[in-house]
Amino acid sequence: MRYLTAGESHGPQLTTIIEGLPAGLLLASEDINKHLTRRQKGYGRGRRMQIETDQAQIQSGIRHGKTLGSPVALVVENKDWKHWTKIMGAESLSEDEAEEVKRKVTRPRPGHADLNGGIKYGHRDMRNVLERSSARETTVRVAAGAVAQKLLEELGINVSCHVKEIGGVRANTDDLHSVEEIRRRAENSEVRCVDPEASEKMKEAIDLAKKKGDTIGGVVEVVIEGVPAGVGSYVHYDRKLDAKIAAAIMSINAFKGVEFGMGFEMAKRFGSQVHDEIAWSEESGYTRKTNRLGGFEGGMTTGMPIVVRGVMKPIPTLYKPLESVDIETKQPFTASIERSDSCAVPAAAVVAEAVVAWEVAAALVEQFESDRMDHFIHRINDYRDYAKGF
Ligand SMILES: Cc1cc2nc3c(=O)[nH]c(=O)nc-3n(C[C@H](O)[C@H](O)[C@H](O)COP(=O)(O)O)c2cc1C
Ligand SMILES: C=C(O[C@@H]1CC(C(=O)O)=C[C@@H](OP(=O)(O)O)[C@H]1O)C(=O)O
Repeated sequence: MRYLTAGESHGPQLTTIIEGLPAGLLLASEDINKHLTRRQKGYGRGRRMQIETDQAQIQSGIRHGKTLGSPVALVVENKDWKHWTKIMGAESLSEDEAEEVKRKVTRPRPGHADLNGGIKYGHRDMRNVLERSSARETTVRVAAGAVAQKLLEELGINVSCHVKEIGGVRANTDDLHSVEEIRRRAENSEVRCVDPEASEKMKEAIDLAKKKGDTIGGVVEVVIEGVPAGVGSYVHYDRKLDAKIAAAIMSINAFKGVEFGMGFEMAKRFGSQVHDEIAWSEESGYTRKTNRLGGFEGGMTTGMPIVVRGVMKPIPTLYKPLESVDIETKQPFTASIERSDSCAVPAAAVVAEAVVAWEVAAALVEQFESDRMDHFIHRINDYRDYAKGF
């Protein structure tokens, strides 16, 4: 299974094409739109989110509510496009017209793709870089992830996300017991945090950063329950599922680190305090007494919940601007700002959920390959029985 995305931040629309989905998966627009709405929420976002109401239009691959086995194309309109039709138009302009309408960017923003992308592609108008490097693209990644989540649901696999930390405020998650509970509690918080006390403190931290003309980042966690043991592989570097998930998290704009289970804390512990002891019972088959490794050994799932976290750096566009250089004059300047998020960690958690769900669904489709959803479900259930008695 694979997907591509296309679209600029202020262009007419974003598109994703998903290929390799089994036929017969029940899929309605609402299954996708509910996740698009979740991504738009979150304390700390800027004015752009008040303009957009993200909704997926199903363009192909689905008929009467079921996938056909052919490519699924999904489109999300940019409502902001109407303010940018001339600036972002595809037709060529005369030089005079171009000067007038292009909103040329010659001042690269520190922390963005502007300067490196300009150098790489030879774009002296760095709008040609920022339009595609913008996290607006994560809208359709969430759409693709929503389709993956629908497939996982059919297999009894549940995915959730929550915000673990914002601006140094950490959530207490000691009393979390299930994906269901994470979902319920995180959805009730404006910062997608399961700890109500920490939620309030996170909001205060966002307010303070905003007041100072600054931004803050944080840590998000994705938890997936119900994946059988042995998904992924140890035989080759590019078949390790934990590595694919890590790459997917790192591919989200502004993400700078990934950890599984106990994560970087492992560096401080003895092996006896890190590895998870193995147990077996008639009812559950093989389990682990703890889940400190976060559901992976040897690039394969252990059957325990997958627990992965990613760290998001503070948003680079600051109202208290940083210094940069104008590429035309080579003179220093401090950037001027129109609008930006001050914290997008709650939104990014939904993106992380989507990209991890995608990797798990793609690994299952690869391993239990079938063109039909009913056969696919049978194969996985047979495998579950086999693994239990192994
Ligand atoms: C959901 C989301 C919203 C974002 N919103 C903004 C924003 O409003 N302003 C901004 O400067 N960066 C924003 N970013 C971060 C930039 O897109 C990102 O830092 C930039 O593309 C450079 O990529 P890198 O940080 O991965 O190196 C956002 C990221 C995410 C995931
Ligand atoms: C549009 C989204 O996020 C955008 C991501 C983004 C960036 O630089 O990454 C910059 C801002 O865009 P704009 O300059 O148009 O306000 C955010 O609003 C979105 O999440 O849907």
